[in-house]
Amino acid sequence: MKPAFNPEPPFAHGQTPRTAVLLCNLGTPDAPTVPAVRRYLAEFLGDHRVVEIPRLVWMAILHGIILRVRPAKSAAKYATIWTAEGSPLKVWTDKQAQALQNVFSANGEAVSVRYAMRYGNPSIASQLDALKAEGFTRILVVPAYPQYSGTTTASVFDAVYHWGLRSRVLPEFRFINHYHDHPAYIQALAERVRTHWATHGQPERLVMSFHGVPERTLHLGDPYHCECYKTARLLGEALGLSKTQYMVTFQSRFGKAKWLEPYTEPTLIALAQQGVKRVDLICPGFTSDCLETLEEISQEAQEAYLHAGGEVFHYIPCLNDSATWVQGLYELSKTHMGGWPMQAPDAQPLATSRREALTLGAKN
Ligand SMILES: C=CC1=C(C)c2cc3[nH]c(cc4nc(cc5[nH]c(cc1n2)c(C)c5CCC(=O)O)C(CCC(=O)O)=C4C)c(C)c3C=C
Ligand SMILES: [Fe+2]
Ligand SMILES: [Fe+2]
Repeated sequence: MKPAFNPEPPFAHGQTPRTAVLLCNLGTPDAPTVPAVRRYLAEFLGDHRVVEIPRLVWMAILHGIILRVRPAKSAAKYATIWTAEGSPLKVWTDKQAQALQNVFSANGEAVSVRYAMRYGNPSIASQLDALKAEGFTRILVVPAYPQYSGTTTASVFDAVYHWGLRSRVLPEFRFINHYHDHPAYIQALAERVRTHWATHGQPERLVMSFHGVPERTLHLGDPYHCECYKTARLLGEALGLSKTQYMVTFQSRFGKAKWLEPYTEPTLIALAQQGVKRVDLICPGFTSDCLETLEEISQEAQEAYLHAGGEVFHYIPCLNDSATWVQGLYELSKTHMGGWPMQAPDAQPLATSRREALTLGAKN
């Protein structure tokens, strides 16, 4: 029996290549409410890349305990940072994508930029469906994480591969693994700090706080820890700092296991107790401000430092949509698109029937 002709849109044969960049961030709840946060956490914490303990045990703990308790606590935190436009993580990611789009357009390059979230909305699958329906045949996946971690970067890739499982005609994908030492990223960070210091002067200590991961992942070969230290060293060098003027810490510990140390908040308290009166803190691993920077650092950690005797604490915002960072994203994308044509594609109809497909195919 002949298979039915049921082409997926678009029918790729003879199709003019069209290129897109998909900027993928972690994701955030749709609203700062308990049900929305529960939905988000269920998807996020249900990912085996994020919590690597045996499935059945973890599912029992997650659904039996964590999703009953944590959503209310987290929703209250989200409420303190929520803006009129929505969750900061999503607002900044959206702005980054729009700004990057503007750079491609200003250069006359026919590249479309979209963003997607690994957990929550818009999902990676929904954005890939849309790109495919619009005829995009080349997609560069850019995770919002400069440092590679199995818990984040690999999970974004998983979502793309998973989407591919249900498609016959796949676009040509490229993936950026990491850019923790890319000069444009380091320069954008350095500029962020210098701009802050131009107004406020220099602190006694610059703390570079990265999101933590379980220490076990380091022993299992995850390069995240090393990449954080390399970013910190390069940023310190770019700023002309000696090794005593900055330090690396890890924040956002989850659960009881040992995570990467030193932990951010206890370090800030120790610094205050040692008589360090002014600390500036930057979170180089987060490209967009979010709950972890705006609430955990700018509110909670600051309060802990001041309470322990510190006098001045400045949180230096993330790269967000700073012009230097958007230019950096452009350079990074271009490098990874090497060989892909950048000219505007000819308008070419997509086949919607077998007859049309054969006609188009014959022309090419
Ligand atoms: C449970 C384990 C977690 C791992 C491992 C983890 C790694 C990790 N996360 C980020 C970036 C972000 N995490 C954010 C929030 C967040 N992270 C965890 C847990 C783990 N993260 C939780 C449960 C939450 C949700 C908030 C809460 O309930 O505490 C965010 C902010 C999201 C937002 O909506 O603003 C980011 C960004 C990285 C980079 C990383 C590993 C390197
Ligand atoms: Fe996290
Ligand atoms: Fe947190």
